[in-house]
Amino acid sequence: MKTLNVVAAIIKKDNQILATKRGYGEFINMWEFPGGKIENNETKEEALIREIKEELDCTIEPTKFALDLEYQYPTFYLKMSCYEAIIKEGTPKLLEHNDARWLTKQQLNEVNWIPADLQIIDYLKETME
Ligand SMILES: Nc1nc2c([nH]c(=O)n2[C@H]2C[C@H](O)[C@@H](COP(=O)(O)OP(=O)(O)OP(=O)(O)O)O2)c(=O)[nH]1
Repeated sequence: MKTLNVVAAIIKKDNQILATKRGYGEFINMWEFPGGKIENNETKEEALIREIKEELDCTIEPTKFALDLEYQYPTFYLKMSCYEAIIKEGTPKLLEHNDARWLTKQQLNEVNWIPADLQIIDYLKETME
């Protein structure tokens, strides 16, 4: 079974986090944290900055390591490192997603998360104001 090494950004602004809705593929119309697969010869932070530029056309700064999670999907094993981040330049544009929402702690349950991301939601319920 293949293992995917992925990074995800918990982009924060004014006590809200940015959730994005997948526009294609196996998890279409489920909500996630923007990010993607780490490529050879890049650090996790570099992968995160590159993916957010590709997906949302803005530049982020990772500010804090949040959590590592693992999840067994039917066809692959996911290892995902999650970082809190802020937007340094630009405003998010949906180049690959079909929707986005800024969610408060109280709104975290309002969207249908990709299964593995419930571990991130637990982390946010403990850490968000
Ligand atoms: N980006 C992202 N991927 C997630 C999350 N939760 C989760 O289970 N995944 C899974 C779904 C995907 O199978 C995998 C990430 O792949 P991806 O499709 O985003 O990566 P990518 O942009 O490098 O890939 P590609 O579409 O260019 O093939 O991780 C999440 O919060 N964000």
